[in-house]
Amino acid sequence: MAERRFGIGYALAPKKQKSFIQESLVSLAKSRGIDLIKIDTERPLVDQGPFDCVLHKLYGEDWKKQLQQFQVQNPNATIIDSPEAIERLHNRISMLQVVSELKTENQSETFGIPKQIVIYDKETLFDRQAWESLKFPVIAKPLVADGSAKSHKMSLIFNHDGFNKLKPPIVLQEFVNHGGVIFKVYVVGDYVKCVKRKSLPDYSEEKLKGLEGSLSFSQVSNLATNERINENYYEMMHLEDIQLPPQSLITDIARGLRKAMKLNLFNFDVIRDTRIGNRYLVIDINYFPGYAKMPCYETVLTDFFWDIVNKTDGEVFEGTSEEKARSVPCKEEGKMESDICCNDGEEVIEGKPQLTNM
Ligand SMILES: Nc1ncnc2c1ncn2[C@@H]1O[C@H](COP(=O)(O)OP(=O)(O)OP(=O)(O)O)[C@@H](O)[C@H]1O
Ligand SMILES: O=P(O)(O)O[C@H]1[C@H](OP(=O)(O)O)[C@@H](OP(=O)(O)O)[C@@H](O)[C@@H](O)[C@@H]1OP(=O)(O)O
Ligand SMILES: [Mg+2]
Ligand SMILES: [Mg+2]
Repeated sequence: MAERRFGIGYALAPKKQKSFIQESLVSLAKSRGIDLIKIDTERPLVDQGPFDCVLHKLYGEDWKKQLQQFQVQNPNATIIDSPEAIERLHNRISMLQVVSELKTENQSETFGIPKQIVIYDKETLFDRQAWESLKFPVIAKPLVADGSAKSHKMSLIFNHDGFNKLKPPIVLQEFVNHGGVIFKVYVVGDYVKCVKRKSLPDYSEEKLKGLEGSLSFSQVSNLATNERINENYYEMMHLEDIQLPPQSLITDIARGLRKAMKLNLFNFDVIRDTRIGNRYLVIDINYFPGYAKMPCYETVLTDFFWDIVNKTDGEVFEGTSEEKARSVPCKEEGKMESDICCNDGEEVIEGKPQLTNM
């Protein structure tokens, strides 16, 4: 009998398609009976297929309707992930609200989110009462996180003069000193991987005194090596010497988030508060992040696809309480690597932050 093959349709923006749909992923999936098929976004989704699964990161009401129609006509197909569930991540307040609602049994460390407020208009921005509970410096982030370049444009604000150029709606979030390193936690179904990336430097009280207004920056951890500031700071920092957060804490948060958000493909950024040491803060959650930067992404994603099309995990979207830790061969690191591997996470990108005066 001929081998049963499965089709996974993908609908991704050109940039995402280029980074994610690599030949190495396509061929590994193919060898396991899974064909990755590009969805033509110029044509109705319902006219395409058959697909056992649709993988997507597109925005807009029309796309949402198309997915709904497709699901009605193909009730056995799986849509990764539900557009309604993804939408929570398009707003930086609802995005982090879910973290505040999480409960874990971990005793020795605590986690949460930085203190933040949302400002919808200019009047409120200049109303001292609105933000006086926040301590400088603060980061101003666009409220909307819709994948546009604009939604990644942030400012570090050192005093109230720095508010002048801000354009609400924005979230004002306290900047927390964290030793210049962030932990990016990639989630793919029940798989969790934590890696280190360079982040913004700490600000001492002393340093703050000499600063005026604000500094703007964008996509700190994605910058190329030739984009850099404060050379000494980054030359002095050795990511390999920095300890990862405890694996149990990271997996608890990852699984809690997955279950609460009903999402399978996301990552979240975590910082360690240097004042407290065992306090961790989640500062950002992204849908369908840059998985190709994650070690062994082909194997991890192919395993995930296989589980979905074979429906090995009845609760693949909502998470299970007893998720299994499997082992996958990791070609990049030339060794077997545990699926739930947070202790050996390492820097995978040589990004260096760039700050520009506003
Ligand atoms: N509250 C905070 N305290 C300290 N540093 C922060 C804080 N919030 C953000 N940062 C720094 O700013 C960077 C960008 O912030 P954030 O991750 O929210 O933006 P983003 O554009 O959504 O990023 P991504 O590219 O991961 O989607 C973080 O990676 C971190 O270096
Ligand atoms: O490719 P996309 O446009 O989806 O960009 C995403 C980017 O992945 P990339 O590395 O493939 O650029 C992600 O990087 P990592 O967190 O993994 O470092 C992260 O910055 C997301 O926030 C971006 O999604 P957006 O917020 O813009 O929707
Ligand atoms: Mg981020
Ligand atoms: Mg983000």
